[in-house]
Amino acid sequence: MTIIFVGLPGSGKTTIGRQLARRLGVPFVDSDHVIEDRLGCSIREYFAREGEEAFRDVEQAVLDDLSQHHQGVLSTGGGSVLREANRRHLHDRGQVIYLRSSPEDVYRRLRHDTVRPLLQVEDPLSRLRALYDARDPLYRDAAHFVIETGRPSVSTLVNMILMQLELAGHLPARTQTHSPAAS
Ligand SMILES: Nc1ncnc2c1ncn2[C@@H]1O[C@H](COP(=O)(O)OP(=O)(O)O)[C@@H](O)[C@H]1O
Ligand SMILES: O=C(O)C1=C[C@@H](OP(=O)(O)O)[C@@H](O)[C@H](O)C1
Ligand SMILES: [Mg+2]
Repeated sequence: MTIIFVGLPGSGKTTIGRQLARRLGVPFVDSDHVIEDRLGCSIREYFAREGEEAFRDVEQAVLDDLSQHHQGVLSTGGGSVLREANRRHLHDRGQVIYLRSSPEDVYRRLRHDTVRPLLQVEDPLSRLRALYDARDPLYRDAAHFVIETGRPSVSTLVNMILMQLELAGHLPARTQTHSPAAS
């Protein structure tokens, strides 16, 4: 079983993925963390030095590897769906959940962010709107489920996702979910 999160930067992939893995008692991995380990530097530094295409090549190799070998929860970076091969690999190898967030919600969460290279621009909200328009169809193409984020808290969203997966028969019957207080 591999549950994979896709969505805009700031949609909550890393935060929700980690909590869902904890509730399910399964391993969690974030492809951006694996990429940074492999590069030996931050994604921001690598973007600045080598450019976006070089980053996408590393990202594609890491996603190919993790989508085949990781069992548990996999959170991806916001651009994971840009390449057709990535969308196909993610869709065919896991249950893909698109965390849909509006550009405005994401802007509210990330307005003080200094880590995400694509948002280090004069007008990050316009950039997020453009990213949303270009990527929303790609996230939907890769996904099996769409979860609306926005008002609900992270723990509410995790509960909604557990219910969706259970209803769709993607949680083993014996899976014991741990309550947040107990984990
Ligand atoms: N549903 C939510 N409600 C409030 N804050 C959230 C929610 N989801 C994520 N956040 C916050 O938004 C920020 C970005 O979340 P993160 O998990 O890093 O997003 P992503 O990995 O998709 O870029 C974090 O500070 C996180 O705590
Ligand atoms: O949207 C993007 O293209 C990117 C999103 C980032 O991940 P998050 O979505 O976790 O911020 C990271 O992979 C890189 O900065 C590129
Ligand atoms: Mg992330």
